[in-house]
Amino acid sequence: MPKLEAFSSREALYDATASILVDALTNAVAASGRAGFAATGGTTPAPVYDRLATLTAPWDKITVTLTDERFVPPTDPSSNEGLVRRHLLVGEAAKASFAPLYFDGMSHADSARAAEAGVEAATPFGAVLLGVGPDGHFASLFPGNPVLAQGLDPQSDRLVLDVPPSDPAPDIPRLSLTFAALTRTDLIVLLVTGAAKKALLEGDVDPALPVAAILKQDRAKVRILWAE
Ligand SMILES: O=C1O[C@H](COP(=O)(O)O)[C@@H](O)[C@H](O)[C@H]1O
Repeated sequence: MPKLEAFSSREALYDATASILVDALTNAVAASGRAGFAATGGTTPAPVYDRLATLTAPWDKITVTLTDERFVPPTDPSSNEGLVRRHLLVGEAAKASFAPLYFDGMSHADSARAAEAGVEAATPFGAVLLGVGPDGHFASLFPGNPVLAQGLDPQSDRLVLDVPPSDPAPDIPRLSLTFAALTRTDLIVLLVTGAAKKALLEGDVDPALPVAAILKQDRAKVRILWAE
């Protein structure tokens, strides 16, 4: 199991995360001529994206996509695409390509299917940035959800799933990269803050939590970066 790396402040955590990501993406471009970056959504990563956007990187050779998305247009305040467009794809980083998960005018299922080509083209990812929910979900793979088993199947040929609402979460339809897609990388960074998430990820992690699949796999190195 990866050890949690603790930072003395959130500012230090955000600085270190941006630096680790830009190094991984730059090295991937040097090795392969291009790199994909799967970016998480939620409430935690915006300050990391603000920092990343100011760092020197071969942005024109990088394709950014999302670990998951609400099935809403980018203008919706809860859209992860909107978050990434406002905080990461600005300045020099606006030269990066973007592969969306949400497609306007398509059904939920068709949007997931349509997203697969862009995600496929962005793999293998130079880096994947994941968050973790208090219920142990990562991306939009939630405990008790009807598509959880399919999403966690290491042999799945699906890269993107349409995730239905379930009780207690998510409350609206989502789109999520699968475990099979998210582990097409050498580096997964888990960005976490607060005591509750620390407790979730330290020691004997409950194997029933979706995030346990990420912690126990051996396809990609995992770094857990944390601050209070
Ligand atoms: O719903 C989501 O939640 C997780 C965790 O987000 P946070 O708000 O606790 O930082 C996130 O990783 C995921 O991308 C997002 O859609």
